[in-house]
Order: sequence, then C-alpha cells, then structure tokens
Amino acid sequence: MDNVTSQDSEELPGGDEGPAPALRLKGLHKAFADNVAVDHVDLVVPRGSFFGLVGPNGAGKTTVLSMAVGLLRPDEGRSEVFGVDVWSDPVTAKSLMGVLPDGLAMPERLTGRELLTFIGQLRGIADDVLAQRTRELLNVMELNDAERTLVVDYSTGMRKKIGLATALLHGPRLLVLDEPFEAVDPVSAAALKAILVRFVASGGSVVLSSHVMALVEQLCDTVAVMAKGELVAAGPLDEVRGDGTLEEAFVRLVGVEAGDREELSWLAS
Ligand SMILES: Nc1ncnc2c1ncn2[C@@H]1O[C@H](COP(=O)(O)OP(=O)(O)OP(=O)(O)O)[C@@H](O)[C@H]1O
Repeated sequence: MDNVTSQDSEELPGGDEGPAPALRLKGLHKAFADNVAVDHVDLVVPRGSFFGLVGPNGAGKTTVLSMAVGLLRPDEGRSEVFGVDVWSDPVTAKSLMGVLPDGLAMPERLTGRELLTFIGQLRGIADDVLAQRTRELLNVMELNDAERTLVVDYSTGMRKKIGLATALLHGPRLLVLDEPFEAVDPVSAAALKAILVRFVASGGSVVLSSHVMALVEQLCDTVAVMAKGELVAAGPLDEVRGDGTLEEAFVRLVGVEAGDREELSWLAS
C-alpha cells in the first residue's frame, strides 16, 4: 500500500547544520493560571526516528504535543516541523504532518468513508487518489465492516483508528500521535504498529506519547521522559534505559511515592 508511506523526497528547509529535524521545539512554555504545565521545553526529533514521549499523568505530554502541532498557542517558544514554523507558516507545516490529538473532535454524523472523503477533499486530494486511499485505509484499519456506521456510534478504539486514518490520508512526513493505542484491542494494535513501522521504514518520522513502556520499548528508537512539565531525559532508547528496562529508568527518573503509606490501610482490613 503505497499511500501509507512517507513522501520525504522533496527538499525541505535546512540550515548550516544540514537538513532540519522532523520536529524541533525551542523553549516551549505554557502555564494555566499558576500551574506551569510545560516549562521551557527544548526537544529535537531527528528525521526518520520513531520517538516515544512518556511521563506520568499530568506531566505535560498532551500540552507539549498540542503546542508542537499548532493546536495550542504557547506562552513562549516555538515549534518547527522540518524547519517550518508551525505558528508563522501553519499551512505548510500542517501539510507536512499528520496529527492524532488527544480527545479528537471529528464530524460525527458521517460514516468512516464519508469522514475520510470529507477530510481528503479539505486537503485537496484528487478524487481518484482519495477513493483509493480511503478504501485502503478502511481496509487496513479493519473498519470496512463499520462502513455504514456513523462515527458517533464507533467504539473508543474505532475512533482512534479512524483518527489515525485521517492523519495518514494526505501522506504526511511526520506523524504526531497522542496515545494512539489507548483503548485499541490487541489485534487492531498489531495492525496499527505494522502501519507505523512501515511508515518509518519508508522515511517517515513518528512522535507518539504513551503510558505503555513495553510498547514504547518495542517500537521507538528514541525516547523522552517528561515529569512536572520538564524533560528529565531524552535520547536514544538504549541510552535512556541504560542497563535495565525503560520502566525501571522511568521509575528512577520520575520517582515513586513511598509504598508503605498509612492511607487506605482500611482496604486490607
Ligand atoms: N486546558 C487546561 N486548563 C487548565 N489546566 C490544564 C489544561 N490542560 C492541561 N492542564 C494542566 O496541565 C498539566 C499537564 O496536563 P497534560 O494533559 O499536558 O498532561 P499529560 O502528561 O498529557 O497527562 P496524561 O498522561 O494524564 O494524559 C496538568 O496539571 C493539567 O491539569
């Protein structure tokens, strides 16, 4: 299936240091009232990498990814996709990336096929190409059986899958996926993983957030660990996890509450 591959052949902006990375975050900062959700985060996602962002609940993953893709305006800092500034040139930047945001809002009173057709037409994809890509994506996502079902009646996992299909439709070079495997059954997850692995093998770049360390360890070559709005580690998977597992490194980096606390002792009585 040629269409779910990256089209990384055109020249994209670079600089003195060579081609620009797939994603570069410079000093991204966001506070909600007194709560600093993301604290001056700098991050580079190299081209062709499969990048995993992990961190405990409330660490700032969704906030940083939302700013990175132009869905949430930062208080400070900038985000560049292949050297294109997401806020000053949003049309170019958004043509280069496919995004699966957290809590994706979609036109819900459409079938999966209608939704993909609608998004494809907004993207200006030619009718024949769109029809072929829609057919293949519904097939690969195993949503063919649900072709006549409205998205509003989809399960959570099915919504993730149709969301990923909309992100892939225009053949982006970078995919930014917030918790793509949440609520997806193991069979569908295997299909999604295969699509993403193939996308990276063809030159695409993926950034995903997840709470599932085993999945990040299995898929990603580069990881970043976030806690309390800051990056506490970032680099090649083997460097970040050291001699142990990613989960052990995560616990070491993020810290855990003491396990012998008095609270909830009544549960065992
Ligand atoms: N729209 C908002 N208004 C106010 N506070 C917010 C908003 N969005 C996020 N926050 C706060 O910012 C912090 C970071 O939240 P964020 O959703 O980015 O974390 P996360 O790492 O994605 O968490 P999770 O793993 O639970 O999804 C949290 O303290 C959260 O309460």
